[in-house]
Amino acid sequence: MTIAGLDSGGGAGIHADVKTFAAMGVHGTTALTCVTAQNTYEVREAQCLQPPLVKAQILAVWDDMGIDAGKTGMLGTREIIEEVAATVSKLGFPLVVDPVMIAKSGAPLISEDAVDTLKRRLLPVAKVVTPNRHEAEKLTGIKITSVAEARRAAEVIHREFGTEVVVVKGGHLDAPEAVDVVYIGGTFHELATPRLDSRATHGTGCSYSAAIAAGLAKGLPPLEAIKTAKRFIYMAIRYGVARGKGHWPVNPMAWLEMPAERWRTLEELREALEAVERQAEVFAKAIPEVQTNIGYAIDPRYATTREDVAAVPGRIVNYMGRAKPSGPPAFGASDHIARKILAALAKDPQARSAMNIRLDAAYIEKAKSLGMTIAYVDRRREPEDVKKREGATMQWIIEEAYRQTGGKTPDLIVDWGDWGKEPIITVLGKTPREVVEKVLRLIR
Ligand SMILES: Cc1ncc(COP(=O)(O)O)c(N)n1
Repeated sequence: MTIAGLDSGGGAGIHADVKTFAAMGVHGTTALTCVTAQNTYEVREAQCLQPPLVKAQILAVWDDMGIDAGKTGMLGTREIIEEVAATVSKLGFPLVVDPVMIAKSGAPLISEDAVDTLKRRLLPVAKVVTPNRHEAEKLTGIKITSVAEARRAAEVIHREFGTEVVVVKGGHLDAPEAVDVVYIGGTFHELATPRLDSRATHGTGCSYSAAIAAGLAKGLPPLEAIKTAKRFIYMAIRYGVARGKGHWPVNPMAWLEMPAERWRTLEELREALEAVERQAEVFAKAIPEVQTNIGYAIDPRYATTREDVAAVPGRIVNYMGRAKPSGPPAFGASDHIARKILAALAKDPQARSAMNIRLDAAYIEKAKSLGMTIAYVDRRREPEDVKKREGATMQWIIEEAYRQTGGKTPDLIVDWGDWGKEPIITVLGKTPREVVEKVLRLIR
């Protein structure tokens, strides 16, 4: 059960919690505390329910189906906190407290006088508490700028307020990794993920604490529930919902969707490579000195880095007159193709696949006769500052091509090369199957 507020923007609060419960495979129930008129950049209004109504929601669920675990989010008022603390301590289910105090957009979500009630009444009945850096500072008075200070704060929260497990989250610390400090049974654990430079952070704390509660509901030991929740929230931020003018919502469904999406992407690319191997002698003719690769990006709503583009590690080589992929496709396997596809996706979300082949005048003539759209890029016109920037050339080539076509995805980009840069044709398409078919039509 989530005991939390409603965010009309659907990014945080009970929306985030119920989505998280669903994604984690547990049945979610809710006790609403407050309604906020909110979006990704501001809280316009907030109104909280009377404490007896909050209690009644908890009991209605308890009496019927029981509550395996709970979490709290926005509690709004001192009176609601007191009611929730009393009810939870009577019922005795494991509770995760996300001590939300202010929204990402800066609005207070709890009255000033309520922080003390949260410390004295709610934290003692909580099994897990998940403060971020600012909340941990507010709870302890300790200034947190390092993992060592986060540890100290975690221990102080346990000692002073009696919460069994304390997770001081590292997302707000300035470090290359987001390190969460977990204090449990007198020992510390550090859970790290790479820091994400993401705009999709609205609802992070809500989803994280809901994921821990889901793990507890399934009977996982707290540390295991927290470890899973950490991976869960990493995915939810990484593949966030690109909506709104402010902090975009996290995407709890990523946990379910991404493994399937990535698998589908690899599978489609694998099938296209099989088509290449069936015509291995024909394709061999189109392999340039730098060899060939073909890439395919995951759903463009989620594709942001080269890790989101699958390609052939070691490329497709000409082996005794036959085109041969060096191995099965993998994510992050190509720099060049990935950069080109990501740049193309920024112009056209349909342009998810690309393949590079040898530049042959005959291919260009064939493409013209087939009525394909062709863009011609002259690398000698590449600006000096682009040349200097690591990896910027691929993006420049793509942007130059789209400039010529007026935003339409070209079937072919002809890159005339430069001193020491082999001329190359890049074939673009929606899927690797389509790209492979286009290439076949050019060379056969
Ligand atoms: C109803 C409600 N609950 C919680 C949050 C905190 O989420 P965030 O810190 O991401 O804004 C919020 N903004 N609104």
